[in-house]
Amino acid sequence: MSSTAPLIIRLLASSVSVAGRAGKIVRDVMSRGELGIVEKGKDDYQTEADRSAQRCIISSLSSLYPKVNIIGEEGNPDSEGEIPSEWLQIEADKEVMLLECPSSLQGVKEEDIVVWVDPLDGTSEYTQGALMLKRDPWERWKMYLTHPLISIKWYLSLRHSNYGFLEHVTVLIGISVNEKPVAGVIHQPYFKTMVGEEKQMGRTIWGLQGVGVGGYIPAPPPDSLVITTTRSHSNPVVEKALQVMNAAQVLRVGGAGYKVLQLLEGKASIYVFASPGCKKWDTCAPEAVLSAAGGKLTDILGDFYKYGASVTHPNKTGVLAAVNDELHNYALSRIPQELKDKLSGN
Ligand SMILES: Nc1ncnc2c1ncn2[C@@H]1O[C@H](COP(=O)(O)O)[C@@H](O)[C@H]1OP(=O)(O)O
Ligand SMILES: [Mg+2]
Ligand SMILES: [Mg+2]
Ligand SMILES: [Mg+2]
Repeated sequence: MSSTAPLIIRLLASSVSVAGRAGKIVRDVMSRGELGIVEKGKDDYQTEADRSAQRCIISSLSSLYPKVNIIGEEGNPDSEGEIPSEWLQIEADKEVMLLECPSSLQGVKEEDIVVWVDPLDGTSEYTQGALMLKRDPWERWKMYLTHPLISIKWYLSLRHSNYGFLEHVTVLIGISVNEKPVAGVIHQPYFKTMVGEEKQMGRTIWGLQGVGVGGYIPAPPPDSLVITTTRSHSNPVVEKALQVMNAAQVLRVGGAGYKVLQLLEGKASIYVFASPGCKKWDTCAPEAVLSAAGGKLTDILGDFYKYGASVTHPNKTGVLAAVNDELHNYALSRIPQELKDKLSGN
């Protein structure tokens, strides 16, 4: 790796590369079929893929950037000993290495940076996707019986002919400087593309403040108002915030990363989630990529979250994101004061 490139460029290039490696781990755990689901709290689960992908990302990045503060969703993997050597990713993405660093980020030092890692965003969708991949009905039933996330009603309506919700799964690495997300990576392990005759799995989207975005084809927002929101963490307040938007369509999908991808690709124009469920690792990378593409991500009061090392992790006042300022202002103006008060605890 060229040591002459500015730190932010090197760190982003390493993050692009390690996110792809983590995505392979996510697919490998699924192929083996032993998800090792652990319940962390209400509606809050962790699998072997979340744990292993995080160890791969944090070990790799901290071996290259020892003074950068890296915070991951799944706690501190150092306590779990050495990682397999093939998980250590030290190569940086060659194309990202060629980017020109904006002057405002040229002098950034390791000590100024906090990296927020969500090794697997959309864990609900990942575990439900696992069930869909089981083609043998007896195997599927056995897995269902040990599956804490799925109701019998949902199970009976299951269609197992495609990847289902697995496309909603992303690996998120967000880079913040002085509390602000300045660069980010959204890797989608189950995105399929055909390269000639061959199927290729996974794609990596990146964004850098003052430079732009890469890894996907940007598209303008839809003509009518399409909102994207949660499919697995709804409640009456979340629903109220959707009703007031007057949308032509509401898409219910998993993961903060995937919802921001829908904004970037012109499938939706606003992302609304009036609930405290998301945390800093869910929004740091998506905010960085979205703002590099001209969009905006805040809480539902319209305030930016801060991403310094000492902030509290929950995004208590929800998420409101849009493809541009105009749509963000519109969405903000529709949220009733009563709902804002409820989330902010007034
Ligand atoms: N109540 C919650 N408990 C735990 N995580 C949540 C909750 N609500 C949202 N999240 C996190 O935010 C992401 C986006 O939420 P949603 O899909 O409901 O819109 C989820 O995939 C999950 O991240 P993760 O899957 O990494 O644990
Ligand atoms: Mg989680
Ligand atoms: Mg998440
Ligand atoms: Mg996660």
